[in-house]
Amino acid sequence: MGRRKPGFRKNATFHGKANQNQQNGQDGKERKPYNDIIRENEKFVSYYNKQGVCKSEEFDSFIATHKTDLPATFRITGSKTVAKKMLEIVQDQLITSCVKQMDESGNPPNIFPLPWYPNKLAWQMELTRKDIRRNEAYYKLHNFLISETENGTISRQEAVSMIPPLLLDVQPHHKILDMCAAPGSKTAQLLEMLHANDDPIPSGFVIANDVDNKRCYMLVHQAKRLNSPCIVIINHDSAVLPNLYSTLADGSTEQVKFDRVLCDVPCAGDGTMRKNPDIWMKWTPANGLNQHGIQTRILRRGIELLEVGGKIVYSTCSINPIENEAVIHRVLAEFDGAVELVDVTHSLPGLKFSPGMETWLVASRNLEFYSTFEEVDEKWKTTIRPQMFPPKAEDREKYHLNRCIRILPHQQNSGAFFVAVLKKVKAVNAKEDSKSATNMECGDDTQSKKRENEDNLPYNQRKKRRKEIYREDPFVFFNEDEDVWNDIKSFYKVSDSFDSKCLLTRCHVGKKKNIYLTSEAVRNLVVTNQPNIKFINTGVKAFVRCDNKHMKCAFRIANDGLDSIFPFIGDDRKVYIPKDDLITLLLNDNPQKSPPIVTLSEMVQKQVKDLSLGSCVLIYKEESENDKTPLVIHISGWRGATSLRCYMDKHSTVHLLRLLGGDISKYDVNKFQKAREDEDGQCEEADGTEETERDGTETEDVSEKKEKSCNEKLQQQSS
Ligand SMILES: C[S@@+](CC[C@H](N)C(=O)[O-])C[C@H]1O[C@@H](n2cnc3c(N)ncnc32)[C@H](O)[C@@H]1O
Repeated sequence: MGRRKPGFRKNATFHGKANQNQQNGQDGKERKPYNDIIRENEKFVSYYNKQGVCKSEEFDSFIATHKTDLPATFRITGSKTVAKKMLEIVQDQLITSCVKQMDESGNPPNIFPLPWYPNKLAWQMELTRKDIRRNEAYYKLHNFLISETENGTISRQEAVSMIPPLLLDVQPHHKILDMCAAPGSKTAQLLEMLHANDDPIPSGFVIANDVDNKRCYMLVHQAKRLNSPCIVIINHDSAVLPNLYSTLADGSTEQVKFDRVLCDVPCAGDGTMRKNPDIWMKWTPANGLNQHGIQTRILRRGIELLEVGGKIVYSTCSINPIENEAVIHRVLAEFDGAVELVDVTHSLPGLKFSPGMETWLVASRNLEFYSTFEEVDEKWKTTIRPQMFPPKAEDREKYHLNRCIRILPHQQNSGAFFVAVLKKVKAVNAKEDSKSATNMECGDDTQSKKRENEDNLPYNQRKKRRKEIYREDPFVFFNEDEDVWNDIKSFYKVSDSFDSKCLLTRCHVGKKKNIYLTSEAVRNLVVTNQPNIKFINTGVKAFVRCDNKHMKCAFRIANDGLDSIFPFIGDDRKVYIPKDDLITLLLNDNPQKSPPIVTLSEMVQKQVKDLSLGSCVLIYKEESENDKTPLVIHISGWRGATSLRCYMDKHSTVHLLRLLGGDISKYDVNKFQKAREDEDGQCEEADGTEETERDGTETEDVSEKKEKSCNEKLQQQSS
């Protein structure tokens, strides 16, 4: 029986629940149900008509598509071999079962790979999220999307939002900064690219930042699904992001400059109206004007933090040139040849888009259009700034603004999006550095202002203020002689090449609960910058306290960090397991009745015969055909006195059973049928997402609890 979500009325139907969520926003204010929103806004239509965002003969189609709901899309993630296997499952099982389902009711939906996404790893459906959620015919598809998303093997990401990371050309050794990262779908993509070579601990890292503390915990949740020791989550206003330093071998420090920066800035979001129809009701030209200042400051800071030769991607989900080309033009002019627009118009074959605009108008809130600042009415001069105007005709060639990419909804049935790639070709001088970190301009930048005011406070008050808003558990890395390490090292025969100083806990005193692993580069960053940077989270869970009196070590291996530590674990605690046995273990969901060893294959019995009680690693290796890289799965297992079992949360269990071709029917619940069968019509969620390990020994840090509660809210919003 699944958990009932808070606020879920006993007799509510699924439909009722959705309406309730939409009517009451996070702020508790009443919201219009999306169905009741009239998708009209005269100002919007005349503004973009006048701006000439597309050819005049396309304009009606642009507006008409923009008024419809967005089709659902997803991306297959994970290591190369798992992604390949998942692709087979999507092609061979998911599509067939879904299409078959619809054949019965007469209308099979089209499901197809996005032509511009490499290796068919991104898919679009002729269905909206709501269609999938509310239609019984799609319950299997919905269950698939929910459990594989939770497991981290697919990402339900909007198609256009997949573009910026693709254009960043990330390599596993890159130092990457994601300046405005929450909720983190692009961060996840960057991390996957960092791990593209299936290297257990790549040398590069991703720093994911967001100004909103609560949204940082959405990032924690995202990161957790990807199990990377190379991610750091921080909480700053990126327009004034402090410099970060790393410590060199001689003990000196140097400033970290990034190879890649993603600058996916806050924006008016009128490109997302298909997904967020409430924007129709509140759109005015002022929304874009208000964002221009903070967008420029964030991009400027990103360029400063970029290594010479490095690339920065600037993106928005806005159609407005004031938030797009105007920002790009402004920084190109300011940096005076130190950054250039990269021509990426041929980078994603199959993607339909319009080139960046080279000229535009600036409009006041009441739709008075101006082509130069000199024409602007005095009363608008605080919101309309000279830098918002396009380059003069004679300068256009210099900036190549047509190298930017604008995606409009009617071009390939997507959301609208803007993306530009900049390369830093020269160092920028220190004067510009300090200017941008302190310069305040017009615009809706309350966070920057708050932060600046804070920085002007006397030191003691500033410290007190920071303490009030920043309450994270400390990041305590292991010393050379960490008390618990000897036991762990000798129990798991950990190789001497493993650097235990990359392990950390989140408490200074008391019993260590969870032990996390970071890469060396991440450790260096956290240790060097801990006094100045608001670190929210880092590290992947490697060991968990289990205090079982029969085990000679107080910590068992956690699944999350297993792939990272696997190469360092000695052979003694590794058990190779054939497919049928693994399926038997996965199908057992009662830790009190784990499969007896005598019922497993002889191969397994032999291996565990002399294995002492406790945590072990189960290894499944697919028999490989035609030189294909075989699928290899590592699972945290437990050798009991007479039984063997694996630690696995529900979604990962379903995922693995799917990969192995096992029977998932007991998890593939038809929530509609279940609701009907329920005597009082009460419908409990069948797809509970809580990650409890099956023996109940899981322990949580405070930060994990925060993440969980934030994630529940996130799920309620997006469900
Ligand atoms: C467009 S969303 C980012 C979406 C994200 N990149 C993704 O793909 O999931 C913009 C984010 O910027 C954050 N933000 C707004 N102002 C910021 C600032 N000054 N510094 C850092 N983050 C900021 C918001 O909290 C929001 O999470």
